[in-house]
Order: sequence, then structure tokens, then C-alpha cells
Amino acid sequence: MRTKSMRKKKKGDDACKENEAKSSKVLKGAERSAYFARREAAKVLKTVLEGDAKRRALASIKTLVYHPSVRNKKATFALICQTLKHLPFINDVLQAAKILNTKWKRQQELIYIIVYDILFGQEVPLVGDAEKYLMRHKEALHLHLKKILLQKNVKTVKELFALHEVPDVSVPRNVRVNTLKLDVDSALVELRKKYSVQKDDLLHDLLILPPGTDLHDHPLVKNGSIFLQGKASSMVAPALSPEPGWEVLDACAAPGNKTVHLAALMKRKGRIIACELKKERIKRLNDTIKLSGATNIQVLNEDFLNINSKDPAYSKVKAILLDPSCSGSGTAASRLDHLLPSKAAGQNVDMERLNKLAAFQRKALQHAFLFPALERVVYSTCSINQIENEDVVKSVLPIAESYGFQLVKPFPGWPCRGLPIFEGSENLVRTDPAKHGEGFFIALFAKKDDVNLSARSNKNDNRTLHSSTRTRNVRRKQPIHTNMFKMWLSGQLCRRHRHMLDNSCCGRN
Ligand SMILES: C[S@@+](CC[C@H](N)C(=O)[O-])C[C@H]1O[C@@H](n2cnc3c(N)ncnc32)[C@H](O)[C@@H]1O
Repeated sequence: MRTKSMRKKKKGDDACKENEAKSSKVLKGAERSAYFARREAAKVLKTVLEGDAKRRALASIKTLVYHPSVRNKKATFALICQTLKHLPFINDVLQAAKILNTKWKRQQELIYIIVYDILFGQEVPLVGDAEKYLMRHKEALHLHLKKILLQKNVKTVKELFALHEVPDVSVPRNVRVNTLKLDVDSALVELRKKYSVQKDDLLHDLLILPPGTDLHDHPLVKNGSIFLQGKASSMVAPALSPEPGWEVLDACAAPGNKTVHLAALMKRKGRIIACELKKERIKRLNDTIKLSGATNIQVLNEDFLNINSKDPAYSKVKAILLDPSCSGSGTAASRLDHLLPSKAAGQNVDMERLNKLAAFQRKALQHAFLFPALERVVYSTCSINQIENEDVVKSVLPIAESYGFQLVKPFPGWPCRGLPIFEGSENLVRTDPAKHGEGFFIALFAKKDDVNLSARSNKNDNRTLHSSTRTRNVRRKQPIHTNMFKMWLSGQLCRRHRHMLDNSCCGRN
């Protein structure tokens, strides 16, 4: 049964919507698109802020904005990013000005967007109830912003931002050509009609476009001929290099970018089992597979840890790609997480969560070695935390060795390698978020007698792999997180280990 206050609220909301609808009818051209862009942005912002408040984001800002239902993607994206960037000041101003009653507080995301425009963005025309209301308080809003700047001892908001440096994520846009549908040269010709495009020098199927190139609506993306996949993420399947004809298990597969990359590298030959725990992510996995045109992928909605390695169904699995759930700290900047209120407030790393993730990652990696026909395993994360990367590999290494595996070195010419916490960590691959856009980690284990792998290493090609030396423990270190990383490298490395990183992009000053 509805209470009186609920009925009153509904009546108020309906009246509000009615007025908004009336206003929208009389709008024209630019006014109209700005009016709708603000409402579209407010809707996405609501999802972003609710997810952040619960620390359970449904998707990144980019993913939400690039959803097919959002019409004006570019304007919406810009408006959300700018509003989030200015949100602490917008909140301070609104609190100080005390102009929001319950009715307006119910539409707070729209209010944030309009206040952003009034204080920092474009001129707001007097259309829409919310716009009209806030424009009536324009002077008060500006006055309170001035007061806040004075309190912080700066003259402009720009000066204030300079005090809180935001990471620069303007790295090139990479696309991976899905060679199941299109060859790399044809993709190059097609994309060059509109953009400046280069081939990547490490990955044969990767193309490089200028930072900020928006390809979400490009026909080649829509028909699955190219995938919007960063370089670091595109290095994982080639690190495993499954042979065409093999049986491969992708242990934590959704949304399936690496699964379909494996399928392309295997040239439609062999079988891929794509295992995914979460039922709600299976549809996305199936969609990716369908879009890629791969026909040899079997989807399995299962907990990887529950897969019985002795089951005859898995007796021919030769390679496992293990890309488990992780903190995602390496992709936080590209996902624009630094704009979220919880991150902007500089809240501490959640060690309990990290420990839980690391425990699962260790268990999953150990489980991988139980498959009887296994020859190679790749373990990868999009985290930059030592606890999820080197620490996991180091703790599982004795077990891997007992099954006849060793760490090998994918992409020998790649300069950025693992943190030197054990001998052999130079075989690990890291990517640097500042340089490569994303911070990934890759470890490749292979059977000591992996003939194909040794044969390739002799070719001395950057794309090949070569065996490592025996590993042994060197030094126990505390987990290392983003900002501590550089400090740790410059301050604490003993000379010998510094030498190991001399040519490393991660080791540069
Ligand atoms: C980092 S994502 C994988 C990304 C994927 N490799 C790609 O490139 O598109 C990790 C996935 O593992 C799934 N997952 C987590 N625990 C799992 C488990 N025990 N068994 C299988 N899948 C699991 C998560 O639901 C999530 O979809």
C-alpha cells in the first residue's frame, strides 16, 4: 500500500516530468541537443555514482557511455568526465549555496551536470525546469565558488587542479584485426581512408591509431572485423601461442576478447573451451564469439576450480589461458577510475580485497597444472600490484616445477619485465600504464621439453619465446602498489637487481 508521502512524491515526479516534456517540445537545434545530452549524461552519471558508492561498478564509465542506447556518445562522455572532474567543487558550492530542496535532490545527477555547465562549461539556455531553476541562482553559485577558491588560496579552478595532478591517459588507440574475418592489410587500407594508421612492431595483428580516435560506431568494429583491444591485452594470447589444432582452455573467459584472439591465432583449427563462472556474463561471451565468427569455441558456465582435470573431456587440453578476476589497478586510468568520487578522495587500497583476489589467483593457477596433457599456461592480470602478479607466480612456481614446467620469456625484446623479487622474474612481462595505456602482467609457463617453443626461440624474433634459467628466491618484499612502484625501484633495489632493470621501461627514472 502506498503511503501519503509516496503518493505526494510520485505526484511531484509526474508533474516534473510533464513540465520537462513540455519544455523539450519547444526546443530547437543546438538547444535541443544540449538539453537531451544533459539528460542522457545524467542517466549514465547516476549509474556511475551508484556503482561507485557501493564499490560495485556495473561497468566502467566508457563502457556505460558507449552502450548502444546512448545516442550522443561524444557529448555525453565529455559532459560526464568534466562533471566528475569538477564534482568535489560542485558539491561544495551546492552545499554552501543551500539551494536544493528535496525535489531537486532527487535529480541530483542532472543538477550536477547543469551546475557544471553554469560554473565551468557552456552558457545554459533557459530551457528545462532544472536549468531555469539553477540559472535563477547563477550568481549565488558563482559567489560560493569564488569563496571556496579563496579558502584554498587559489584564483582559478585551473590552479586548484594543478595541485591535484590527474594521470594523463592520452595513449594511442589500438585495434586488433580479427584475422578470422579480415586480413591485416585490408583493415589497414580501409582504416587509412579516414585515419592515420600504423602497424604495431610487436604484434602482427595490431594497428595503432592516434589517441582519442573514436571507432565505436565504425562498420569494421560493428561487424567484428576489428576489436577495440589495447596492446597489453592483445599480448596475452600470442604469449600462449597455441598451435592450430590444439585443445585450449580459457579458464576465466568473459567477455571473451582473449578467447576469440586465441581462435584467430589457431586459424579455426582445434578446439577452445571458454569457461566462465558468472551466468550473467555468458551472454556477453557468446556475443563476442558470434561477432568474431569463430566456430570452434565451446562455452562452459562453470567454476574453473570445479573442473575435474581427470575428466576424459579435458584429457587433450594442451594450453590454458588464465586471466582471472583481479583488482584491475592497471586499467584504472584508462577506465577513468580516478574521476570517481571514491578514488578522487584518495581512499586507501583495500588490502582485504587484494588478499582475497590473490588467494583465488594462486588457487586457479595451481589448478591449471593438474591437466594431464598440458604443455603451456599463461597467467595474466590487468593489475599492477605485486601481490597479484609476481607473488602469485613465485608461490606457485615450486608446484609448476614439480609438474615439469618452467617460466619462459615471451617477447624477449620487450623491455618492461617483472619486479625482481626472485631470480627468473626477468621472464615475466609487465606493461606500464603511463607508457602503454594499461598495466598488464603476463607469466608464461611451459613444459621443459616444449620442442615447438624452443624451436621458435632459436629464430630470435621479438614475437617468439625462449626458455628461462632455473628460478630461486632472492628477497622477500612487501606488496608494491602504483605510487610506491617508482620509489621502490629507485630507493631499494640492490645494485645487482638494478642492473637487471637497466633497460626496462619500468625501471626508468
Ligand atoms: C579478467 S576477466 C577475463 C577477461 C577475459 N579474459 C577477456 O579478455 O575478455 C575474469 C573473468 O573470470 C570470471 N571468473 C571469476 N572467477 C571464476 C572462476 N572461478 N571460474 C571461471 N571464471 C571465473 C569472471 O566472472 C570474469 O568474467
